[in-house]
Amino acid sequence: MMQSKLKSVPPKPTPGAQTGAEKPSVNRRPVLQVEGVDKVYANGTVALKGADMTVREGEFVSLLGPSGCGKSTLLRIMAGLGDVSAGQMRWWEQGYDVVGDTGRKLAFVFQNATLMPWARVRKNVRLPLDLDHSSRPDDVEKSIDEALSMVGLSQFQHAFPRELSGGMQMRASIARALTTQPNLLLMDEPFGALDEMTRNKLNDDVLALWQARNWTVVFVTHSVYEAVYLSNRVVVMAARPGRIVDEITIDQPYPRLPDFRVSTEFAGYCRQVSQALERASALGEEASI
Ligand SMILES: Nc1ncnc2c1ncn2[C@@H]1O[C@H](COP(=O)(O)OP(=O)(O)OP(=O)(O)O)[C@@H](O)[C@H]1O
Repeated sequence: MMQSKLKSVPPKPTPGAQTGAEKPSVNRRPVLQVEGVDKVYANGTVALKGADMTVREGEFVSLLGPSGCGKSTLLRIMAGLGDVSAGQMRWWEQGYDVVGDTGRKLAFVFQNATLMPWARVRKNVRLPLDLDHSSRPDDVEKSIDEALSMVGLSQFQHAFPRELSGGMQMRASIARALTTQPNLLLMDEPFGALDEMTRNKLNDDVLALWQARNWTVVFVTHSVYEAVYLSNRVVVMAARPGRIVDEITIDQPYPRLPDFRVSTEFAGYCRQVSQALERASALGEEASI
């Protein structure tokens, strides 16, 4: 397997940029507003009940909870990929149909890299732009070059997915999301299938990109450690019905370098989030008795 890494991005944001690292989040503009959202699937499963949350510009928010508590359902609704059964979802304080007109963009990174196996990395990465048709050919090539460079895959652009390690396939998947130059990045457990070392490295790289690009990120994970390491806030969900039951602010400065993982502050937040997760899991089990 070939090895590579995301391009090293200076952790300092550009002058004037407001990132989750710097500005109290309450002062920032809402990017996502989930207001009393229920989601009932056609088979009667109540995947979400009364979900309420706001994600503000530049925040890094994780969704954490036991299997089946509706994390992916909520993320898909945030992506405009599914209707709500009740309540409403707003993007940049507007309806989904208006978002395109404002020039703001969201991108979704799935749990699996979902690359086309018969296509080389470059062709996989250009897929959103080919589907979009609105960019000029020169701009398309420039966006692809930039995205590949950002994730450190420029020299592997002519490789097929099977020639890449799992971590590199996820990098290609992230590059594909970046070609549209999103303001909002929705990531559904992107590193769950990777070994711990690769996951830690990708966590660092995504954080560096987040700070440098001034993204807003919502990140689904099963890992308490990953959630604490990455996030400004961890939103904890319970199952049956899927709902938001807790929220923990990780009040630690960025950049969060690997030393943070072995600090007492990190251990304290992990304990706090683990306890919240245990309470949430117990709520789901009570409901199923
Ligand atoms: N298309 C669907 N049709 C019917 N039920 C569904 C559908 N998608 C999800 N569900 C159900 O909705 C509930 C929430 O599922 P969801 O995948 O959102 O949870 P999750 O927290 O992301 O789970 P996991 O952590 O295991 O990925 C589960 O009971 C699941 O079985």
